[in-house]
Amino acid sequence: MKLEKSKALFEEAQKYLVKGVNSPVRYFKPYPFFVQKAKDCYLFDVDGNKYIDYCLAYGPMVLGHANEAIINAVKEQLELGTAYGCPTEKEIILAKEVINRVPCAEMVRFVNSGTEATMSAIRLARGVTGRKKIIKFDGAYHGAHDYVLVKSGSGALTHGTPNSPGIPEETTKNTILVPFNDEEAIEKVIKDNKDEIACLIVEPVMGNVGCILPKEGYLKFLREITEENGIILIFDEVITGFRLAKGGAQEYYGVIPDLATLGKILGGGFPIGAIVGKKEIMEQMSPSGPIYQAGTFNGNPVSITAGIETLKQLDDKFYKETTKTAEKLANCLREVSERYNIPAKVYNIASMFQIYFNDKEVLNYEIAKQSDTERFMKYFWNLLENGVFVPPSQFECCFTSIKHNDEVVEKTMNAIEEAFKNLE
Ligand SMILES: Cc1ncc(COP(=O)(O)O)c(C=O)c1O
Ligand SMILES: N[C@H](C=O)CCC(=O)O
Repeated sequence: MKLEKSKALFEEAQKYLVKGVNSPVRYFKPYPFFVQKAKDCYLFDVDGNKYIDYCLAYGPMVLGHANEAIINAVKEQLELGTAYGCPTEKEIILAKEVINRVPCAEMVRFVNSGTEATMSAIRLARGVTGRKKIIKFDGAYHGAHDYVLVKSGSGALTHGTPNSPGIPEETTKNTILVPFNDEEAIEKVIKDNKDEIACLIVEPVMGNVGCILPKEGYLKFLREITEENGIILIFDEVITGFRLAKGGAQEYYGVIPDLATLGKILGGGFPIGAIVGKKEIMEQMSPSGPIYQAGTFNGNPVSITAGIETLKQLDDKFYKETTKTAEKLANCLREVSERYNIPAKVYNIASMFQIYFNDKEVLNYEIAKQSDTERFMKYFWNLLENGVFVPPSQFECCFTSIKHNDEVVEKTMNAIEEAFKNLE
């Protein structure tokens, strides 16, 4: 395939930007294509190639790229100013929308990214409980801050640095790691650290080590054991929020955490994050309480505007259609991998799906890591050559949007067939 201009831009970019990119997941060998524009479910690169996009900027673009209502609302907002350092009515509108949808949300603090949201939620939990330790799952990714970059998923795992150097062991010695979907491991950790654990943070569906679903009853178990032990339960819904259902994974699974973190979809393609939760906990945050949280761009009017326009469009049809599309593609992957006799496991839920080149059921990070990552990258390139872009890692997740219609799905299924023809 023709990627000459991308290659030249990558060579140029490397002189000024670390490995030519601004987030590690965007780099893949030998070099990534450079994007010129995006519309609906398509990405267009500088070399004139058009791709059906299942990366969707790692999740936010569920309405497709350049959604007209969002663009129009944002244009209007741009004329009115882009940052005030003062409160606005739109923040109330979006907060109310979030509270109406997300079961645990009684109050909201808007921030600028998922990373900031989880960092602040953990600080809040520590401040409220007066305890230091936190529980995190192996392979979970909660952003790029120091408390959680241990046995981390996403780009950290893809690039072979799940434990980042530069983080003092004093910082992470209070981060206790446990395997996902394992009740006994949690019971043991809580017993061994009685009255010392501030919070347990979990991605209800693990979307940064592929797509790992919780076993039936597992999230309910986490709710019960944390409640019994005075541990704050944080659902990191940066991926699952507004995706699994209007109220996210907590609505889908009927398990209500104390706090949740949101991002991605909430900003409609603009930077955002949010911490939401029970009033009595949230009010411990500054300035009503002593636990400090702040940001020049918190509640930025442009992101807030895009968020309001996005949530308006997430109706029942949206959930039905995006789920149906992910299901169709997952079934296609199951059928094709079986027909070509390639060991694989495929998982899907709502608008998320992923194939693992692995013959075992993928229940946790250790099993996910045993997947054939070389074969995954062959599959990735074969798809790309056939006009389909999925995230370039076994340890990311694919997403569907409302713009992936039947015709697009048909084209994707043909590309999958072609990709498997040349996969050993
Ligand atoms: C579950 C989860 N939490 C937190 C983050 C961090 O969000 P951000 O990249 O917006 O900082 C991400 C993604 O990056 C995520 O997938
Ligand atoms: N997997 C990450 C988020 O979900 C990818 C985003 C990034 O790190 O750039």
